[in-house]
Amino acid sequence: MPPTQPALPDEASAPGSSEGRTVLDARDISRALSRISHEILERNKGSQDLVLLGIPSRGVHLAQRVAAKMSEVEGAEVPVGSLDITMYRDDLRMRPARTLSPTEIPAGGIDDKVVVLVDDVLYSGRTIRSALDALNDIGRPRAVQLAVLVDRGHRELPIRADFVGKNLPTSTAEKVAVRLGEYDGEDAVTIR
Ligand SMILES: O=P(O)(O)OC[C@H]1O[C@H](OP(=O)(O)OP(=O)(O)O)[C@H](O)[C@@H]1O
Ligand SMILES: O=c1cc[nH]c(=O)[nH]1
Repeated sequence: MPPTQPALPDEASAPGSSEGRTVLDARDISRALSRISHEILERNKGSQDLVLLGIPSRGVHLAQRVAAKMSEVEGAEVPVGSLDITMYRDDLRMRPARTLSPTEIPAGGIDDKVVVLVDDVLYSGRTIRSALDALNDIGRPRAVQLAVLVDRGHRELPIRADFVGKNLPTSTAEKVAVRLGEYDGEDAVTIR
């Protein structure tokens, strides 16, 4: 792991605000999701047997956007659902009170499918570890891949993303916030 460092000056595309500096705006996010969609299709030679599962909350909206872009390219619907990882977290004992989100697995399930997990930020990797445990209770995919809008580094587990919208060098003191129109009223990635 390289030494931590603050985001590079040219990462900032807007002045700071109470939400922090904007590092991706709506068009950047759209372009990154388009690229990820194409990369997923290229890696998997099309959309057959693909299932996209977003991790609530924002990962679900990102998965829906990626699925829509893939459907435009392929001319076929790509199944998309959501995977709640709450009860699989490794810090449940420390913070037992949690709000659950729905897990919705598309018709056809995940057995023998290629499941692409979709999340907004990849940081320690603990959310994705939880997601792998959650999947294990649902079925046995042929393969599991990971797409994230932002990889900010600082992994604590041997987990990496297959598809990354933006690698964002950060210090551990910083916080990356992804905002999406469906959930937050606007699209932006900020760092503060
Ligand atoms: O790699 P990790 O260290 O697990 O961090 C990444 C996770 O952190 C955030 O979720 P958070 O638990 O903050 O909840 P949120 O989705 O409601 O923001 C983010 O949405 C990722 O799911
Ligand atoms: O900076 C961070 C770290 C974890 N999860 C986030 O959404 N942002």
